[in-house]
Amino acid sequence: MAYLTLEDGTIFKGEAFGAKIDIMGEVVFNTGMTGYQEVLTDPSYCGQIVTMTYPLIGNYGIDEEISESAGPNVRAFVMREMCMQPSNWNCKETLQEYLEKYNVVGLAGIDTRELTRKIRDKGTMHGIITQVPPSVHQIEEMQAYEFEKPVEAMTCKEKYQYCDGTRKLAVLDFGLKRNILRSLAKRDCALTVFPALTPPEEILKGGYDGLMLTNGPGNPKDNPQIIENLKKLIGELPIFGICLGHQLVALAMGADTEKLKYGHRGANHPVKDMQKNKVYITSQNHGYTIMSRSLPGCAVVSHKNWNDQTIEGVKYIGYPMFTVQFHPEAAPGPEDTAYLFDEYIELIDRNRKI
Ligand SMILES: NC(=O)CC[C@H](N)C(=O)O
Repeated sequence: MAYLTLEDGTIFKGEAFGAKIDIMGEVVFNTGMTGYQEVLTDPSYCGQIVTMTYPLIGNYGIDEEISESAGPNVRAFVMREMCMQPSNWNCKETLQEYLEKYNVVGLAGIDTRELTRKIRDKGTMHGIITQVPPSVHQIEEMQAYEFEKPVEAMTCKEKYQYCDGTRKLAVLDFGLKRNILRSLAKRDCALTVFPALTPPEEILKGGYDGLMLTNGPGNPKDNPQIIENLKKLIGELPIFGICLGHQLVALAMGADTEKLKYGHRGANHPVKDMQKNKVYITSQNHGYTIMSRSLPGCAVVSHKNWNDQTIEGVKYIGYPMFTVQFHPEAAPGPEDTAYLFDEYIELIDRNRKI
């Protein structure tokens, strides 16, 4: 038995598996029906207690080869039912074995519908998972919980070469999902991945054809140095930003961001491409968004969330640069918007000819 206690005092009782330790984090929910392994290993979930709304998790097991990073990054994984006997030709181990191996807390047997409704009504809340009911001191600590510098925790420690190709790209790693690298590698790119705080001069002297800005965890405004660095890189080479990359570009361009009530996390979020006048189903994982009135005059909203009309993509007129809030690299989720990687390659090639 283990307990999930929310900031508002609600207590859920469930079955502990994986690491049997006490942990706290921000409680969020993900509506994907599959893709739990990609969710577990997405670095943008660093410091969060992730609840899956789909009722059965673990049914096709784990194969580390398809992970989005070196291991799980969630603080804890919460679900209705955890499958003990996965069935899949590719299954190398069970979800339980995987979480035990990486010392991550699992909690099953939770009424995830009730938990999700609570978060939807009250907004994202902090929570604590304890093996016995939490003490007053633990609850107070949880209320003040803050995961500091998550980008620094998730970025690579040193620069590395990922693959070879004819277009030379620099990737600024804010806590990247590997499918961003795979998506560019497939399109004939040589990728050099840089730590998040790399001085802009080092990137500029490398003679790259483009700069990819990745996803990453936490509040975008907690990265003042990166925002300053981006100001020196914007306009110098073609930029494509995804999720945190999209938010940081907006901040560097003078716009503002705010926290959404309960975020967008799942593999089934409708987004409208305003130019194509077409709605795509996208993969998403974000808690923050760009405030539309704060955008500079050169910014055009290229994509909108078709559930709540929030900004999902921006093009900057006069700059070789566009960014999206959702995940065109999918993993997990539909590949409807992979065309954005093709558009980025076209932008790079056009820029190379000039
Ligand atoms: N996946 C991401 O890059 C998320 C960006 C940011 N951490 C947010 O929650 O909004």
